[in-house]
Amino acid sequence: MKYIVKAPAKINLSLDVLHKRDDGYHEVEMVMTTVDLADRIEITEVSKDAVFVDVSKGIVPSDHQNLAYQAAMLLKKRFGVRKGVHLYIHKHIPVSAGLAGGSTNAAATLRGLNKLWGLGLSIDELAELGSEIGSDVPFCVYGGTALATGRGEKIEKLSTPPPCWVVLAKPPIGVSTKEIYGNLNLNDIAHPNTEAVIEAINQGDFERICSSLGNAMEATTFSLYPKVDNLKKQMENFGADGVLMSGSGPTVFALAKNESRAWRIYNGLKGFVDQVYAVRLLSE
Ligand SMILES: C[C@@](CO)(OP(=O)(O)O)[C@H](O)COP(=O)(O)OP(=O)(O)OC[C@H]1O[C@@H](n2ccc(N)nc2=O)[C@H](O)[C@@H]1O
Ligand SMILES: Nc1ncnc2c1ncn2[C@@H]1O[C@H](COP(=O)(O)OP(=O)(O)O)[C@@H](O)[C@H]1O
Repeated sequence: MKYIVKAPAKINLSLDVLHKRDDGYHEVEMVMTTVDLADRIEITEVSKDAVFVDVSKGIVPSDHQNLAYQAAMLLKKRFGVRKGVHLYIHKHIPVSAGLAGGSTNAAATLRGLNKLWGLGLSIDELAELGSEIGSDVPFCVYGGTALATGRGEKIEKLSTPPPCWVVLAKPPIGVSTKEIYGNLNLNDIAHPNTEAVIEAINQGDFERICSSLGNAMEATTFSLYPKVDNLKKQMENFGADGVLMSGSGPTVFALAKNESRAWRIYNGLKGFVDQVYAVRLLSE
């Protein structure tokens, strides 16, 4: 038996960091949405009682560090599954990019194996399990558009934003999420207006979504990696309706209502960065 599951990337339309908690994590408030830039995971049953992972891109670990491997092992151990599986990850999402590539692989593996192994777990139960793997995994289990609070694992679904194009550009650097959280200056942080983003989504007001975009991590990533700041300025100059860094970076995304504008931004950026994608928001 073989399953193919789709694992889409996320972007943060708003990302606020409120304070550092006693457990070392930061309390956040984020509006997240999925985009149609996705990895594909081929899940194949094997006779040996073990989990095997292969990835189409060499830079991603294929051992116990792989979040999809961790997801499969979590299900096996928690539910006493004595079956084996091979996961082949076709990687399309840039790595260490602020797009939750690893988290979405873990989420897709949870969803896929729930079906393959007939575990009968609800989406809420899968999200709860996912929070043991990483803060962004629960959102990736649900997909769509949501408000994420706590350390990112508490999810409230939001309505679907108006359709638009998303042009993503990743400069040739990898940014560690831990490094950016660790370097935040919490006494001097530019808090975004998350409430305005949620209201704009509820009203289907694309212009207001664009004017309310905000990410409290931008200043820290920009000061450590000025290239990301330059990239954002370039994208603004190419005529995007709204531009923001996703997560801890370094990917910057531009929103564009119409297709011709999206391709104009895409073509302009292609001269400067290799990894550029023009995709749609995914409504689920
Ligand atoms: C910043 C965000 C925004 O969506 O995304 P990325 O830039 O990674 O895509 C997330 O908060 C990333 O979530 P995720 O990548 O799942 O983080 P985890 O694996 O849980 O944690 C990695 C490390 O980041 C720090 N961390 C993470 C989440 C959080 N709310 N506070 C933290 O301080 C901790 O130091 C932790 O050890
Ligand atoms: N399935 C996976 N896909 C991508 N990265 C993975 C995966 N499993 C583990 N990782 C590791 O997770 C780290 C963060 O990668 P990624 O999830 O792409 O970052 P981000 O959350 O910033 O988008 C990298 O060091 C990578 O090696």
